[in-house]
Amino acid sequence: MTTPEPPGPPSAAEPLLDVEDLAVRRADGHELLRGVSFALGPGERLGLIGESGSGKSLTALAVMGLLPAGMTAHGSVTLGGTQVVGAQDRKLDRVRGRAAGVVFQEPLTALDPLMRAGRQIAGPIRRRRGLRGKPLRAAVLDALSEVRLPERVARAYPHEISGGQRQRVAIAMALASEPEVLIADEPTTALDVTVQAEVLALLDGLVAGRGMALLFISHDLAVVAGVADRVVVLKDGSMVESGRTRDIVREPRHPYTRSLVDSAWALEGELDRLAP
Ligand SMILES: Nc1ncnc2c1ncn2[C@@H]1O[C@H](COP(=O)(O)OP(=O)(O)OP(=O)(O)O)[C@@H](O)[C@H]1O
Repeated sequence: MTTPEPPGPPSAAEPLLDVEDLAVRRADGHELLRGVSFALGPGERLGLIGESGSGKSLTALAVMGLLPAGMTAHGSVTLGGTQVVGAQDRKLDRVRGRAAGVVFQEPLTALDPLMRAGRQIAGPIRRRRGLRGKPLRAAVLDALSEVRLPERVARAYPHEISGGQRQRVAIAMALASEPEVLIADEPTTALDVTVQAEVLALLDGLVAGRGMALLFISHDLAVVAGVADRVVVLKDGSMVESGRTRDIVREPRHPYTRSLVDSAWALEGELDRLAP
């Protein structure tokens, strides 16, 4: 197996997120993730790709200090200047949201089923910008319009709106804290195929418009290639390859990456064949 070079930021600017030799262990000592290193500078877009169980979600959770109980992170994760590995929750509360926001695969993970969407978006806006009353209500409506949702969604409970609308609400919540880094963990995988492209385009536009850095996690190379400039390929909890998306798609070095590229091309060919 080749030892991949961690893709560093091209500029000398301090990275917003710096992951060095990250490992995640279960309580029994079993290592689920090892040797993961990458850095993300302002406005950069990095894709994390690998099949189910390769450790993508654990990487995202370790970055946010949100690993399930019993799991521990090792190595170093610096997010917004704070060392996340080993930090107390109280300290991380100040970093989460502001330094990095997360959009998960399943929007219901982020949403409270018993609270109207508007109130859920209002929470982080109030905390971040100190707004109250009328200005807060206006900011919530702005946030809804930014994710292309009608005003009436503010009064809806999560179960009263569609999966795509719920994910838009979750995106609005993540953006409400004005994070420098957005972590999107399979943000469109759970959605109806007809809305996947719409939500992806929305996310892409919002990240570009706000100049945010993006850590985009997906099992789908074609999707990652559309949004990320660099990729890290994970397999069985290890990094097998990393580099510029263009280079990796054109000339994959690791056999596993090659198989991902081949199957993406095969699907493309299949679609071409079926096209009228
Ligand atoms: N809460 C947990 N308890 C025990 N093992 C876990 C837990 N969460 C994940 N794992 C294990 O850690 C490994 C990496 O899982 P992870 O969820 O990060 O993979 P993934 O690449 O995100 O996959 P998927 O695309 O299916 O979400 C897998 O072997 C998984 O079984």
